[in-house]
Amino acid sequence: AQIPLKYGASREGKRTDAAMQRWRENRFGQFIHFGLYSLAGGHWNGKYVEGAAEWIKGNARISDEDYEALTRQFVLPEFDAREWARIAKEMGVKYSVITTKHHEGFCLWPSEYTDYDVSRTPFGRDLLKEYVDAYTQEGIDVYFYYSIIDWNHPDWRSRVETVEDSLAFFRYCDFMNKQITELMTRYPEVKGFWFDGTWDKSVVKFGKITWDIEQLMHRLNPGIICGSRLRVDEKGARHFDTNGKLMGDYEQGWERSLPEKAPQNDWECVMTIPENQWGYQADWRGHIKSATEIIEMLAAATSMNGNFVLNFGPKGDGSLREEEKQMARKVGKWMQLNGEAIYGCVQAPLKPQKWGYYTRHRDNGFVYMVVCYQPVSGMLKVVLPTGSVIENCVVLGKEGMELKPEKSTKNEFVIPAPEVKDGFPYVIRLKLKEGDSVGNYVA
Ligand SMILES: C[C@@H]1N[C@@H](c2cn(-c3ccccc3)nn2)[C@H](O)[C@@H]1O
Repeated sequence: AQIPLKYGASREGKRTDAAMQRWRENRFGQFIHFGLYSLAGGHWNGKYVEGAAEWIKGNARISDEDYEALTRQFVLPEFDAREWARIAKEMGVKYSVITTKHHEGFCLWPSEYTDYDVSRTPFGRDLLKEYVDAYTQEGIDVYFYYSIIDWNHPDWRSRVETVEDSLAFFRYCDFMNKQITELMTRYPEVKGFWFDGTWDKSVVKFGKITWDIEQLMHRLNPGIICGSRLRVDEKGARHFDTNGKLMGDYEQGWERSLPEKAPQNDWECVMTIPENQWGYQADWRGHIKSATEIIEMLAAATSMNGNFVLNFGPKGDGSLREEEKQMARKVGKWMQLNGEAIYGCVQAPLKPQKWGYYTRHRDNGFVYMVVCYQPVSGMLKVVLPTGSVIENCVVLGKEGMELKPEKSTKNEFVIPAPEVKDGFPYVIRLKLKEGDSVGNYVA
């Protein structure tokens, strides 16, 4: 039974406005984690530090003053936002999310409400403005990551137990509201916010502060897009309110993981190239995902109506690391040829098969087969709605080479698999005879 909530979901069901539709059609995004932690590069006193590099302050037990000294090393001789934007464009992303302020509390813009920001560094420039302008120029939408946790701010509290704690915590909330207002007014191009660090007891205890932030953002820009990770209701429920309703515009809980099957709501997965490094770690260890693995995840996400955001952690001198430039080149090459199976695509209501992922373009009527797992049999099985006919079947990038599907049983077809030479997935585009019920066929 539904209980009355004052600070639960402020809206129900999927958004149908143009701004959200654009978010959906973008499908492929980039995350940028950049801050003082980038200067440390996951090392301290010449030693490798275990754990996520953007958490090095805690992982290496660095004192406030030793950490703050990093501001004097924030020179960024190699920083060029236009180079970052060019590489993002080359990779084929349609949106980018940047850490305006991570848990460390250091701000990439000259904030009026703190001096723990770029203005206190030798670099001194408004990095955020240069990023927004460069990405906007490349036609890439910009989103702001903002951490509620703030290890630097004297009034941040991870828990509120005393009266003093609550006075401080509400001063901090006032600071946050001022910074969010500042971000939305100084950089009106921003399309949405990516909040993080909302798991602590202080936020869970005072869920209303997250309702207030949502209300503030909608007053300043009604089309603003914000995921579910911001929100806590008055009972402490996160992402989904106590009545099970999604709070926010999409499920924002898919961090370094993909759902098994398509969630009902809009959703987004954010992914690292190593196992768990967001900020720059000079020495990547463990499994480093290949471009092929990233493309598989992107196709999987699209096939389940979700967005996929790949993280880059620029180096402390402001340049991008070689591995990430390589990744952008390889993924971008694939997107050049196969992007029509991703951009503007949604789940195809067909029975999933073992060779990979189906996607369907929202209005060009094509069904795409993103083949990631090449069958030893050399045969790709396709099960279509009864009575369907495959009118045309080509490999993207080899449109001239038509494949001949063979009917196997009543509505099953087998398509001879083309040879895989380059170690990347390939895409088969199916044109089904007009009027087939693929549109609403339930697998
Ligand atoms: C998007 C990613 N979210 C941040 C994060 C994740 N976590 C975390 C905290 C507790 C359990 C699991 C993950 N803490 N910080 C990471 O630092 C990065 O910014």
